[in-house]
Amino acid sequence: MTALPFLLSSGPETFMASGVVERVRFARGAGLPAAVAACFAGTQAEDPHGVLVGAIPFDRARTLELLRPERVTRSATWEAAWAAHGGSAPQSSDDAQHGAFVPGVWHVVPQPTRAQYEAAVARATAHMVDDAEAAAADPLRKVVLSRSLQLNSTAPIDIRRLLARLRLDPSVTTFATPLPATPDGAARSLVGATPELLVAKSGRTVSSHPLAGSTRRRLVAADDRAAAEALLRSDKDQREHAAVVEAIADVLSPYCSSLDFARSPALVSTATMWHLGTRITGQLRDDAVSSLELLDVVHPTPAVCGVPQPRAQSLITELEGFDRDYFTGAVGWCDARGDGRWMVTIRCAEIAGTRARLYAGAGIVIGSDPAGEGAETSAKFETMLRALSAQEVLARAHRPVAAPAGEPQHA
Ligand SMILES: C=C(O[C@H]1C=CC=C(C(=O)O)[C@@H]1O)C(=O)O
Repeated sequence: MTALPFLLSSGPETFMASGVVERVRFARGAGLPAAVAACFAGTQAEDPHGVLVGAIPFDRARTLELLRPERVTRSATWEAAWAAHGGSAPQSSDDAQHGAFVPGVWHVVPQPTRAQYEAAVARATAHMVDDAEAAAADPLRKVVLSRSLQLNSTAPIDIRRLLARLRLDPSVTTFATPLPATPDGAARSLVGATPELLVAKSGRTVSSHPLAGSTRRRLVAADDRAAAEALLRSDKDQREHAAVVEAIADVLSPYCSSLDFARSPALVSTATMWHLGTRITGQLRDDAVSSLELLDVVHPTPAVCGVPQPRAQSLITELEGFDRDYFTGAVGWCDARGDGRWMVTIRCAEIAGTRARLYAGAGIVIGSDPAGEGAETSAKFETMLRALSAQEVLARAHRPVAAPAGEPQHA
């Protein structure tokens, strides 16, 4: 196996696809179900031609571009998956054999700087307070603001080793997918370890497991538990979370004869973060509905955009100042039966040669503290930074080495 395969790996299953038969494009919206049906016409879910895989960008205005792979496998183990595609499975123990992950140093450019990010959070909350005070008809209730770190290494990034490290956390889904090449023609991949299920469909059952409301894990067990309990009691985080569950339930209910979810969220943990999460499960009225159609209607949820969506979207464009591209989109697969699984593309990086672009965001509501949201995004960066052996990037606070002129460098 030479090219990087498509990979979606969680505890029970490693879904892998390799080779490209063709690239398939769909415009979002009303015409999508018919286009998907036409694309799968005459194929069987069991044969690789009956499967599409890939990632979709955050921006709803962009077309969906997916791959029809040559070979698709669903394996019970990591090792079996790689073997089925003619390769050996990368292991974290490879580190002992091959030495340092990146020989040399990382060079980092934050975009925006953490200080600029915190100023944007303050502006977003000011908009919400203004709306509330003016009793606006459709007030801005939530917006998710993110920031990015552009890392450059002195050697090419070994994506196989990166994947082996990311999957050490059993609570996440490790993923990798090829992306369209960069403008200068370099091969590009999206690699990450996401904890969030956007939507899955299996037969008549649809499910989603949104996360919103977060705090970083603590080293000392008692502190960690206290942080989790404080998150569960936090009014700000509960509001942040409720907006997401409400929106997903609203969108899925017309498709469902029944839809179940708990009225209050549960704690969900990864190696680096605590989150509030709610599992939503429904029975579809029509089991022929495609997971791509469900993805199209549900994305972007307020876990990545906001409420009301159009206002949140334009505030994101105004305040973030960079293109999210595939960050806060989705990665997954769909077969000829419509079954499929789509995860939210967070805790991820776009990798091209020696470059890694990392992203992290946080939900902002009235009561959000800019410094707290800045710290939350720093904590979220840690998943990828640790796997890249680049943790020191966060420790280089205020070192003006690689920051834009005049800006303190504070990751
Ligand atoms: C946008 C991100 O997180 C979203 C998903 C989970 C929790 C979130 C939060 O607590 O703000 C965000 O809505 C990210 O991790 O980069």
